[in-house]
Amino acid sequence: MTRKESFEQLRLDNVGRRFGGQDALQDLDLTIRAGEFIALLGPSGCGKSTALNCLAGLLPLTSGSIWQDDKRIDTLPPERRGFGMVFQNYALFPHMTVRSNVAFGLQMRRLPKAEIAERTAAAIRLVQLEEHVGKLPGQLSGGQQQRVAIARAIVLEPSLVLMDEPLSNLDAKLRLEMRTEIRRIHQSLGLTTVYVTHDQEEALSMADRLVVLRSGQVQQIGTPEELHTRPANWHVAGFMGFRNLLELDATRADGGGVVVEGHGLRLTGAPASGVSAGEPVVVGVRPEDIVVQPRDSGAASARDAAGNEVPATVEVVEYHGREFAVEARTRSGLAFHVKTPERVAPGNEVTLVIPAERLLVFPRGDERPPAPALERSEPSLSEVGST
Ligand SMILES: Nc1ncnc2c1ncn2[C@@H]1O[C@H](COP(=O)(O)OP(=O)(O)OP(=O)(O)O)[C@@H](O)[C@H]1O
Repeated sequence: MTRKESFEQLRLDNVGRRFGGQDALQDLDLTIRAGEFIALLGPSGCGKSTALNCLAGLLPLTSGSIWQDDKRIDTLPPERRGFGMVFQNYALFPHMTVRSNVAFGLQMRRLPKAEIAERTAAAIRLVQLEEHVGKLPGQLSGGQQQRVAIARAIVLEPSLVLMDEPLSNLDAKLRLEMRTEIRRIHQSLGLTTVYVTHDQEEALSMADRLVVLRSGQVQQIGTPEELHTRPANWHVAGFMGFRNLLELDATRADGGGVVVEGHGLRLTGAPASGVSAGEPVVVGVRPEDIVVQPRDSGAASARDAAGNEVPATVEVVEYHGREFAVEARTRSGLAFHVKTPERVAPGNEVTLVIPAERLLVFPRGDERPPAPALERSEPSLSEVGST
């Protein structure tokens, strides 16, 4: 099986979609090169499926255009775009065998019987379902059903494969397996794939480039490495594993770095664009970038001189195999999430060391990150009384 070499690039030009007065997707500019694996990533309701459905032709655009090389395609109905689609609910025909489900699209095209048989067998081989060709979907596991859905899409040799959260109905282990599987099929057939997910790990591990959306607007487009190391704003950082997002004030900002203060802390961060002294900022730190040191252990001399030291008390410790997920709280009440190989216990007094170059500072903007945990999260009396 080979992919039909039917375009060099697909261009979304200022694509937008409104529902009533609400923008579900705004000004999406994206050029997809043949052979690329693109992930559309973002929280629920950010416009991922809307973007995919616009591309598929299931939703008309309210602004912009879509181009396949020099041909405008957003005016074409879905069936004339030649794209394959795989959705989370598979939508297999329950009364038809695996083989018939996969062959269905080819039969609709009235291809010669021998060609249908050959292409169907090749697609089933590719998704490794040869042993199950005679079974009905109800006799298959979730992962096997998802493979049938993939085979059914790729048997038509689509120029572009669109996938909308295809793994969300599967259990964690199967999801991991299918990630590898989808990436393998993408590579071996030289497919061009657009893949919608809200799972950053899935997106980072599968895609060549990611498009991060929020409230219908593109936040950043880049390779997994670019997004991981240089998130464009704190919303993207939050999605890329910067679980500690603290609202502080910048008191110094220049080429040498940024100093931020608040909640009894004074921290130094990497130089940041768009940040000025005197402005509210959001500071992002990954749990795995924080080093935990027992207080007064004598380890101070070994400390990184550029490290920010934050005294805190360990509150929660979860064992995660090789490391511990720790929640530690400062005297001013800020909670830090930390991942560490250090064995600590609730009640331990520790120093959290945050390397300055791992502390990213972003302009706060109009919105605020989720409030820092200043109090323990027990309900107040008034909340208890009102339930
Ligand atoms: N048919 C519709 N009519 C009205 N509003 C819609 C319609 N479809 C989507 N929306 C709205 O558009 C916005 C984007 O929805 P969309 O389904 O694209 O989000 P999503 O990122 O795919 O979310 P999820 O991950 O939950 O599927 C949401 O606010 C949603 O409520």
